[in-house]
Amino acid sequence: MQGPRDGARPRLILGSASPRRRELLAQIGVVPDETTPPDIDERPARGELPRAYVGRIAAQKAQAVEAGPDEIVLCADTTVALGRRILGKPADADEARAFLVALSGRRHTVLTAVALRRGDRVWSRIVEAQVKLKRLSGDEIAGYLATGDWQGKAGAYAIQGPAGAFVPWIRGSYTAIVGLPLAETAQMLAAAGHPVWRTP
Ligand SMILES: Cc1cn([C@H]2C[C@H](O)[C@@H](COP(=O)(O)OP(=O)(O)OP(=O)(O)O)O2)c(=O)[nH]c1=O
Repeated sequence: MQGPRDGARPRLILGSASPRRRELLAQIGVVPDETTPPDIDERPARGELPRAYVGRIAAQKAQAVEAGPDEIVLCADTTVALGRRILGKPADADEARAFLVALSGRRHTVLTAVALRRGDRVWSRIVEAQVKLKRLSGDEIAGYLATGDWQGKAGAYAIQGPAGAFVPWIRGSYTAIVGLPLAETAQMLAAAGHPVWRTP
């Protein structure tokens, strides 16, 4: 039987500057027709909680990317939540050090919100994962900061890089931690008319 999507798929615009998101999509065979990074103010509002924050930012990114009425825009936002505290991308090495000290030896939550827009229709999901960082020594933190790998990463670490050596335990979606939860994203793309799987 032929599915309704056996014709042409709508154009897909990846609204992201993140090479990780592009690579994760490529992992499931999805290659965007265009990449347009959104430009929005990512500062949390006063007292804003992490879940509300990531959901709002992903939605704003999806609205900020220009697209035709039948094009699909895919955006996401990842943040690290330590209790009610939002740890975004560190501004500099000092802030990165402070984040790593706060996360050392503790469990925290990584939240990735995905927002998909096609014309006026919007699909959104927030996917969580729990991550434990081992207790970090001063040498480990200094060594990791020297790699520069913390730059541009929520919570000042990236599980897929050298900081993988700091992570003894996770629960939940690994790809949500890296920046784009693939199971949920594939489902959302299918809902919006851009299925990952094509009938052979
Ligand atoms: C916790 C963690 C975060 N990250 C990354 C994913 C995100 O790219 C980044 C959080 O920043 P985001 O603002 O979510 O994304 P971005 O600025 O990189 O890209 P854009 O807004 O254009 O889509 O942190 C990892 O790569 N690995 C990790 O383990």
